[in-house]
Amino acid sequence: MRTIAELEAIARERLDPAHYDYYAGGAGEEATLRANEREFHDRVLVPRVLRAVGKHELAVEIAGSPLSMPILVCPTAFHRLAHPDGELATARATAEAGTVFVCSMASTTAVEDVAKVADVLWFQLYFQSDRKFTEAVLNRAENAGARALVVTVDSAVRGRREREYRNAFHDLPPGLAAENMRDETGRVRDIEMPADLTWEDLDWLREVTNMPMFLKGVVHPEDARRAVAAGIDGIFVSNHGGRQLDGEISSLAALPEIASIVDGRVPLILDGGVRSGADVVKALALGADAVGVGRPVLWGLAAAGQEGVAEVLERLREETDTALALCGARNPGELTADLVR
Ligand SMILES: Cc1cc2nc3c(=O)[nH]c(=O)nc-3n(C[C@H](O)[C@H](O)[C@H](O)COP(=O)(O)O)c2cc1C
Ligand SMILES: O=C(O)C(=O)c1ccccc1
Repeated sequence: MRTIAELEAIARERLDPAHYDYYAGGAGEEATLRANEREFHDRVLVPRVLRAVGKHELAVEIAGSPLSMPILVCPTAFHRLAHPDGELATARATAEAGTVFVCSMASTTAVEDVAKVADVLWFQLYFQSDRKFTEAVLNRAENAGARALVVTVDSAVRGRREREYRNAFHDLPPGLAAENMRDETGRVRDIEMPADLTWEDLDWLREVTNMPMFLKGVVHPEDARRAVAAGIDGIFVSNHGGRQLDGEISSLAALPEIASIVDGRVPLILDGGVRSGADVVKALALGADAVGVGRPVLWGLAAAGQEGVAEVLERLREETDTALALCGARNPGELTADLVR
């Protein structure tokens, strides 16, 4: 089984350089992008021994969705840039791994088609100022079988991605489109960043959908507190993979305070910089209920389609299984903050 770094190297060779940069890049000088991974390396595990971990297990349940391991696939845009099978390949591999696929609003495959091959499907939303359109997209996702809604709240405006400017990457190649953005006439709308989104709009969203609702992109503890008070069902502690606000706190550094303020009332998902099973265990020990992975999945997809995504997810599963047991835990719930320095 190839390492994630090996798959990234293959992906880099195969991808159009502008598309590689789109996937790999972050905002500004990419300080936050780097900090996400560095934060994991700067923390070390201090394992416990003699704990009879022979029968340990990885499965968790988040907002009613079963995950075979505490790892899910984050929403990322435009999978057909990576591989002709695009989101279908990713969703199939994720279903095979028994975990959640979060379909991006900006997927290059319609959510209805993704749902046909997915197992546990969640849907990510960029709130659009045209509420009728927003409601129609949510209905499409829910009717297709999506089991949770993930509202991205860290993108009031688009981050400044210098690599995209340098490469003049503005459009999808001919034949590819953001298929969830088609309106009733079949025209594909541009995706608006939700600059004017407020807590009141979230109340409206909760009225028009029955799906449990997550906020994605919370790093301030007061926002986490407010989300719980507002009845939100879960939080992605995330800085959008360093693609939005450069200079922002790394997601792992933001996690402990949020975990302390939320105090188990809603599930926390950490994403940004997770590259190994030890990373997964560190995030869980510091308060996450599960982690999300973005770029590693894109590298697997670009390198080898469905098989490549399967390799990434199986590697993370095996590494997490090993790290959990070597920390003396029998399940994710037994990982505690004292295991990390
Ligand atoms: C190429 C790319 C596209 C992304 N597209 C979306 C998106 O459409 N919606 C969203 O909420 N987050 C999007 N994200 C952010 C991811 O969901 C996630 O927060 C991030 O990738 C996690 O960091 P990692 O790549 O270090 O694992 C995207 C990230 C990447 C790398
Ligand atoms: O590139 C991204 O990170 C992203 O979130 C996005 C947003 C809108 C359209 C495509 C991608």
